[in-house]
Amino acid sequence: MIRAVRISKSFEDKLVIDDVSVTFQPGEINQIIGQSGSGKTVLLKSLVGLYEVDKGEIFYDDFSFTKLQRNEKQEVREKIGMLFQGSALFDSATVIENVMFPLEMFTKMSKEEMEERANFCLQRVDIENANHLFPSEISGGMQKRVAIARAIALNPRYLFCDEPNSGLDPRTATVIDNLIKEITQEYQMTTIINTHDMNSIMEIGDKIFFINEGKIWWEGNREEILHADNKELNDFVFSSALTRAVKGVL
Ligand SMILES: Nc1ncnc2c1ncn2[C@@H]1O[C@H](COP(=O)(O)OP(=O)(O)OP(=O)(O)O)[C@@H](O)[C@H]1O
Repeated sequence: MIRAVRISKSFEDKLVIDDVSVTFQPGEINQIIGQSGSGKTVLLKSLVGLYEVDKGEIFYDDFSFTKLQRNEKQEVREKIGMLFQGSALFDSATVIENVMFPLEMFTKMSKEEMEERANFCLQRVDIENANHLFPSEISGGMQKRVAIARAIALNPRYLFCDEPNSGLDPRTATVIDNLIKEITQEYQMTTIINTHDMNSIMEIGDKIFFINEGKIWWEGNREEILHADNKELNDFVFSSALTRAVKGVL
């Protein structure tokens, strides 16, 4: 579980996160949605400690992350898997080297142990016979899977994803979404995803948080989102022809 209690974050005099309290439960898909510039990435980065909040407190399970010393925060970060936009694989490293990278950084495993763990993670995301290829030699969907394999290499308790299926065709995006959901349930991770993708919300969203003007404006599940009585949320959700058409047949 990850819990924020009354956190705020400003850049100079611009208030981006405004007194937000929110709880993300393990084993389910927590999605943060909102317009471009509404503060989703700043919220995610504040939760992992990449930005220090100005006010409020963040808890990981039962301890205060905010009150930890820098080296103690590093220990928590080793339990966090991150999936950044655009995969962020190392172009000059092979598939297996990419997955072994966090193991080299944060464990004392032998080379054989690292290879075994990396192979296990690659098989988990259905990648085989690609260990020695470079990211430029595999498709975008495969790159995402390798990034997921790398994100789970250290067996994380928490998984943060910033637009994990951006740039993918709808079918591949669904495969990636379902993989993240399966892994979340399997390892009972606390998974938080930033997304713009309504299809992803309808496919895997267990708990959805709509952020607007730096506040959690609405929260609910995917059944509720299409019927919510909230103007700003409705303007966001029904901004596309597809979602308006879906609403029309409900
Ligand atoms: N490091 C920073 N310094 C100053 N302002 C920042 C910084 N990071 C973000 N901001 C501002 O905070 C606001 C929210 O940005 P954020 O990146 O969280 O939006 P977002 O909801 O993730 O948008 P998008 O969906 O386009 O990625 C924006 O106005 C942005 O300019």
